[in-house]
Amino acid sequence: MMGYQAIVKGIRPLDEKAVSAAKNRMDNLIKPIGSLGRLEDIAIQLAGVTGKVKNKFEKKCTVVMSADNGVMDEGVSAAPQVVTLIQTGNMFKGICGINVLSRQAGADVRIVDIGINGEIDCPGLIRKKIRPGTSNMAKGPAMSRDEAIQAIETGMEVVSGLVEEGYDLLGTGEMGIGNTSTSSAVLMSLSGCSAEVAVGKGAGLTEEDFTKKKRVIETALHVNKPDKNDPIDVLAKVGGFDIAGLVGCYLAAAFHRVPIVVDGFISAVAALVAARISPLAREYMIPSHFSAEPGVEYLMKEIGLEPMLLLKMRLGEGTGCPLMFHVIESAAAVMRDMATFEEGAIESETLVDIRE
Ligand SMILES: O=C(O)c1ccc[n+]([C@@H]2O[C@H](COP(=O)([O-])O)[C@@H](O)[C@H]2O)c1
Ligand SMILES: Cc1cc2nc[nH]c2cc1C
Repeated sequence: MMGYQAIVKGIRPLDEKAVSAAKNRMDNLIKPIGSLGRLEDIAIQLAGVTGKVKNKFEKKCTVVMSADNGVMDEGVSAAPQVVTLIQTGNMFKGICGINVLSRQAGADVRIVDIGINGEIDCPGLIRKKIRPGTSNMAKGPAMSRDEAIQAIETGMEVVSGLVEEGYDLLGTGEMGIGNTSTSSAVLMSLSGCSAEVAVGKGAGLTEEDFTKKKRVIETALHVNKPDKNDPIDVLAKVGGFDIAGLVGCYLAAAFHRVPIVVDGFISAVAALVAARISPLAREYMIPSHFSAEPGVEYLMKEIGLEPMLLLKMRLGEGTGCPLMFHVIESAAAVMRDMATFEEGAIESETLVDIRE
């Protein structure tokens, strides 16, 4: 298994030759230039990721990192901690949002126990528990630096295994009650933004508990003083095993040159950490929906990604990914199957005006 350093050092930029060939083909397809909007950008990005102008994705999968968060001791979520365990079990029954939307997209789901507080016996569960939940970040570091690296390497190992199995389009998801608190703490540490900008109601909170949640997160930052220039320090002190695992997924996907879709707030915080570790990793990420968690707007700007689907979703689990798989496959089909003016039946002189 390749370690953290080898994967981070092995990430290369997009294939510029494939990008420029893809741009050229896109501008020659029988349509006004730019008229397919962001489908065009996706198709061109895919070329840069895979090194091929024409892409077809045969095996798609969303990785769900499940873990518990010690900060739940502070009462930061409306849901009890045991929902992480129960809902992870439900994913094996095929009844959750991520299962239904993945079936609809012809995609698979892989679930990783990277730190659930409890045991479930489900065949197919990837058992990589680092510890049954992090420590309470309001009292001290959520995890050690070694544990943070171990969690990142777990994500790397899972993605490397999926690539070996032939998966060519990936998504990131999570299940972890309390993880909007850790996500906001990581965002505030890395960007310097305030709790007013970064903190939302997560799975749902009363106004009173919402005010308390913001104070708890500010306390966690005050107690731990994470170093904003050291993303692993931030992850270890105020992150979660789920976020760290997803960081590893993004880095390994970039290393293996496989496109990887970003889901909602938590998944996007992991994307920010991965981009801080390796700015090149960002080029391999495809945003999906605009989560209803308020901090996501600032967060996405910070990463430099613009979500495409405005659906007011805030479920997590990776649910934006299978939705985005449909769009990505459509973008790839446009590049593959639309005719160019040279190939098509339309005389190029007839359309010369609208192409300019
Ligand atoms: O992905 C999102 O944007 C998102 C926004 C709000 C909540 N969630 C999900 O809800 C859980 C975290 O909410 P909370 O309030 O317990 O921090 C966790 O399991 C996430 O998958 C997810
Ligand atoms: C029921 C439920 C399902 C979830 N899926 C992701 N986060 C969740 C939180 C709750 C409460």
